[in-house]
Amino acid sequence: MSQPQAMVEFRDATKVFRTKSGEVRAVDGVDLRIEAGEVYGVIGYSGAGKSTLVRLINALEPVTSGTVLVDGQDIHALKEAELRKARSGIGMIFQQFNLLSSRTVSGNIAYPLEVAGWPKPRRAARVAELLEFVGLSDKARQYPSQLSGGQKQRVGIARALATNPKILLADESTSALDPETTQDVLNLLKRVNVELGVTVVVITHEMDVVKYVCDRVAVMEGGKVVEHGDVYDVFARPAHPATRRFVGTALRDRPSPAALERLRRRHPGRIVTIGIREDGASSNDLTRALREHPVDGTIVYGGITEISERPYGSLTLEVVGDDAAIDAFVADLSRSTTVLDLGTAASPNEDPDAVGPRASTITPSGPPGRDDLATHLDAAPSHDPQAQLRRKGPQS
Ligand SMILES: Nc1ncnc2c1ncn2[C@@H]1O[C@H](COP(=O)(O)OP(=O)(O)OP(=O)(O)O)[C@@H](O)[C@H]1O
Repeated sequence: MSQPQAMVEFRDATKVFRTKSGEVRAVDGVDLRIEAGEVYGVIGYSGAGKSTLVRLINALEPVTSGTVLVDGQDIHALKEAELRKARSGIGMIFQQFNLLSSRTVSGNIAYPLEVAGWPKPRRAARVAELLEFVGLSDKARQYPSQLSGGQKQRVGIARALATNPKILLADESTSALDPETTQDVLNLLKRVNVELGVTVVVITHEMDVVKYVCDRVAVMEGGKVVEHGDVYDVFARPAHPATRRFVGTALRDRPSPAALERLRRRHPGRIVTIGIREDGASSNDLTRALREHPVDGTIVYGGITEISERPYGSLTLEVVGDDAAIDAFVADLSRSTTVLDLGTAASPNEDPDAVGPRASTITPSGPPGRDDLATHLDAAPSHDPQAQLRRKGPQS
C-alpha cells in the first residue's frame, strides 16, 4: 500500500553555498517526511543546517540538488506566480519577530492580507479574529515597541496565520524569550496545531522545546539528519552522540560530573543509574531486582519526566553488597533497560553522556521542563524512607 502524501517531503535534498573560502554543504542529502497535522522538531547545534533546511520548504533558498515536495508540489520547480500562491500556504515566525515597527499590531497582522489583495472589510474581520486567537485584542492599536517579547511573538504568529496556511515554520521562535514566556508561546503553537490543524515545524537548539511541543524530531549535524523518529523513542533510545547530549540537557535525570563527585563522597557503595521507561523497566522491575538479589539499594538521585505524556527518566542508586551480587543485579536490569554502572569513589566509571561542568555546583534545571517531576534526591537525608528502596537479602 502506498504511503499517504506527506505535508513536506525531502528527497535527497542538498543545499550548497559557494563562498570565497569554499563550498559549504549546509544541507547534505536529506531524506525526511513531515506528515500533515504533526508538530515536527528539527534540532541541532549552531551551523548544523536547521535554518537552511527549513528555508528549503518555502523556497527562500533554492535547492542545489534533490527535491522538496510541499503538499505534493515540487516547490522548487514552481514558476513565480505559482510559488507566490504556494508560499501563502506556508507561514513563518522568527527568533527576532521581524515585525514592522512603523505599523500597529493590527497593521502588522493585516500586512500579508494586503499583499494578497484582501478587501478592507474582510481584512478587518480576519485581523480581529486572529487578535482574539492569540489573546491580543486589547493591543490592536499599539506599536511593536510597546509590547513584550512574548506579545511580539504572538503578533508574529497571528501574522503568519493570516492567510490560513497549512504549515507554520517556527525558526528558533522562543530563543529570545524567557522561560515563562517560552512556555506561553509553545502552548500557543500547540493550539495552532490542535485547533487549526496546522502542521508546525519547530527549529530549535533546545531539547526542552522538542520535549514539550513536538510529536517527532530530526537531529541534524553537519547538514545531515543523523537521527529521527518519535520524540519518546528518540529520548528513550538516543543512538547518535549528538542526540544523547541533547537528551541529557532536557532530562537532567542523571547526575552531572560534579553531582557524581559529591555522590561518591557521600555514598561509598556502587553508584548505578537505571533508566525508567514505559516500554522497559519500571520502578516495579527495580523493586523486583532488589528483592531477588542480595543487595541493598538506596535512591540517591533521579528525575522522572513526561515525554509525549509518557513517563521517562532514570533513578540513580547506591547499591551495597557483594561485588558479584551487584554485578548480577546490574546484568539482570540491563536485560530490560539501560543501566549505567558508575562504579565507586575508589573505582569510578564515567557517564559517557554526562552533561554539565565538573565544578562543585549543579546548574538548576530550567523551564520549559517545568512539568518535570524532577526529584533530585542527592541531598535527601539517608534516613528519609521516601528516598530508600531497601531489601535485606541473605548476605553471603
Ligand atoms: N547564505 C549563506 N551563505 C553561505 N553560507 C551559509 C549561508 N547560510 C548558511 N550558511 C552556512 O551553512 C551552514 C548551516 O547554516 P544554518 O544557518 O542553516 O545552520 P543552523 O543549524 O540553522 O545554525 P544556527 O542555529 O546558528 O542558525 C553554516 O555553516 C552556515 O555558515
